[in-house]
Amino acid sequence: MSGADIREFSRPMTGPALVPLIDAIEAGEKPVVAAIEGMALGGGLELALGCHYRIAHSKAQLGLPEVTLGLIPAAGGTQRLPRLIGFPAALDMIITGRRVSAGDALKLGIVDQVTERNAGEVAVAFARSVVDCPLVSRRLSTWPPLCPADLDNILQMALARAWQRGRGALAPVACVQAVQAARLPYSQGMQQEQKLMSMLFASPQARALQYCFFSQRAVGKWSMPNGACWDNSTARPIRKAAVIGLGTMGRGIAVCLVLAGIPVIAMETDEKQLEAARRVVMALLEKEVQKLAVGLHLGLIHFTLEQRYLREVDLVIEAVFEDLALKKQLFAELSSVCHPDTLLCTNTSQLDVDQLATATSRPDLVVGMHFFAPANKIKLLEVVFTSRSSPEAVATAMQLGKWLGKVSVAVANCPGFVGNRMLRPYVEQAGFLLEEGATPEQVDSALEHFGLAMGVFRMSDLSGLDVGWRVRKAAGLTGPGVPQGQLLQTQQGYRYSPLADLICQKGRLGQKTGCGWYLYEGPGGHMARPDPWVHAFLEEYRRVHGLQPRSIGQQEVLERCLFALINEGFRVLEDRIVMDPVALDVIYVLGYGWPAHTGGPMYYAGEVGLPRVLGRLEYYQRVHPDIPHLRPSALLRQLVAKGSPPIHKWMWHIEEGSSRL
Ligand SMILES: CC/C=C\C=C\CC(=O)SCCNC(=O)CCNC(=O)[C@H](O)C(C)(C)COP(=O)(O)OP(=O)(O)OC[C@H]1O[C@@H](n2cnc3c(N)ncnc32)[C@H](O)[C@@H]1OP(=O)(O)O
Repeated sequence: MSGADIREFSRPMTGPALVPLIDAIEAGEKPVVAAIEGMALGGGLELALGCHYRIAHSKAQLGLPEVTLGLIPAAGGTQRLPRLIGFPAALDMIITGRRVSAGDALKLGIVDQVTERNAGEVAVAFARSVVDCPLVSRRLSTWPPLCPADLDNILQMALARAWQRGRGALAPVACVQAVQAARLPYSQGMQQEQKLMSMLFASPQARALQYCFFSQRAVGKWSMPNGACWDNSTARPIRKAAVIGLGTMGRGIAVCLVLAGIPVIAMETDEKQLEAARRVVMALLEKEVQKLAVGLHLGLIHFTLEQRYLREVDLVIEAVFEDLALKKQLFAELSSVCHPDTLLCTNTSQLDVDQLATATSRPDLVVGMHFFAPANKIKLLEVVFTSRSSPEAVATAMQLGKWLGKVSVAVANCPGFVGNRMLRPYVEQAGFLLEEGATPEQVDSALEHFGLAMGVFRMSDLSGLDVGWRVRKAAGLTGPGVPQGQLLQTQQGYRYSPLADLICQKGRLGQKTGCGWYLYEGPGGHMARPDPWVHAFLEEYRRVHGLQPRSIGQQEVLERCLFALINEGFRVLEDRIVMDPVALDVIYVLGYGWPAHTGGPMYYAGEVGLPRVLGRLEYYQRVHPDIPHLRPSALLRQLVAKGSPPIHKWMWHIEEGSSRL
């Protein structure tokens, strides 16, 4: 039982109320044994907690994921679970919404027995064995709360954790408040639970998080402009895969494949690099084995320098250096080395997948599989199809992503695909704001206050500033031979901030060099500290270019950065790079740390109001006519002219034939 029907939350609910039903079961005079197979989530687990005993199949999973939907467990879950397993463990499960295995549930004391057999049959036999036992001690609501001496401290720490992890989300904080009420008599605790639930139930955050839940499932029902889609295309089985290029991304991808039980050929061209990768990958895998307490066959991965092993694989993911010529050469070689049916995938984050496909003998079997760093942690995969990718190739990559535990989003090939394409105007605005008077920490603090996991400058430092520098050089925006030095620099006819290039020229490449936009403890450090050098550098830059710094408020930072990103999102839709705006929201929430409780950038735009987004973009465009990314997109204008329809109707307003494919 996966709990309440989430779709019902936005319409009038039918059926009996859950709380009195659970109370009645618990108060009953006959023993009731919950037999748990598969999932016992949300209301499902709350129902089980109202039973007198719980028997779970060893493969069952239990949890209270309401927090991920912007809610709290409000059918007594916040009152019964702490009574059963104590405050610390209950707080952890309720605030994170994480699922626990049957084995862990037994250790925690949530279930009374775990079985490998049919849980229903075992539960019936168990019920017979306890039929004469008094039930009075089995009713959790009557248990006194298990209050440890340091409960105040535990609750305070939980509250701090909820604020910090929630990044502005209300539900984790309400979870702590509801669990806190479990120290009161049950009926009073329940009143508090209901009060908090009523506050959350109709909240915009809950609506946004429930939208995220369905969006992450909706993108699995992908389609391409040629009519190929998830239910008319068949994925191929992947019995063995290869990863070529074992840098940071390649290593993470190899780990994902092994964890999913897929045998992997991990290939490098350099012995030293191969050995370094072997050490890191094996250490990561061993850590996962310990963490997940699973038996994993570490022999699933074979490290090699020899191409001949590639003959046996069904799919290759290349993750070599981001260099088009290098990748084209590799793809040409793969065409002759691999079996003619082998899918050739690239992990490029921005190079033209069409060009790579052209370099092979099988352009129909080439797709992008854009993983996000760290590849073994981030749940997002952009599957990039070209005009020649076969439905089977796309279906296989999408299916493989799901098998790896990712949410796969199908996107058409375009510069930067979706995520990085929308990121460009956002990063660009942040640079302009520095020129105009802001500091990196002011910009980051506004964005982090909004709920982003990391501000733009901290994120750039983490990814490495050289990544963007290389892209800008390849685009002819900077580098030797490109004229520099104009007042408020202009490149290719538009405003261009060279600040990031100048920082890179100083050897400040971010965390890896110990400094970038911030200062770190040393190379590889993570603690970002404001850097007086950067402040002095910015002041000098403004002085040289005659720029009068002004005070820039949080609202301007948010509007310029976020609305520029959203505006590009509308252009992505116009170009039909994706078939539905939900795809952009999923990509940003899962891949770029956008706060899920705002739904994602496009949903957020709808909540703010499209006329407001348009109005502010028009305003900033008037102030900065040399920044094309602030020019409102045609689709945004059109939607506003049509009365700002809801997000699921946006695509109806795009003219047929506007696809880039
Ligand atoms: C007074 C208040 C009383 C009671 C309140 C109770 C609160 C709750 O119970 S809130 C709900 C809590 N439950 C959850 O959050 C669970 C959500 N579901 C999941 O986590 C997963 O779906 C899963 C159950 C673990 C199964 O995962 P998987 O096998 O990967 O399949 P999916 O693609 O995720 O789902 C398949 C299909 O089912 C739809 N679905 C799943 N759960 C629900 C649900 N609780 N309500 C409505 N629909 C649900 C899901 O959307 C998929 O359908 P699509 O049509 O493909 O979207």
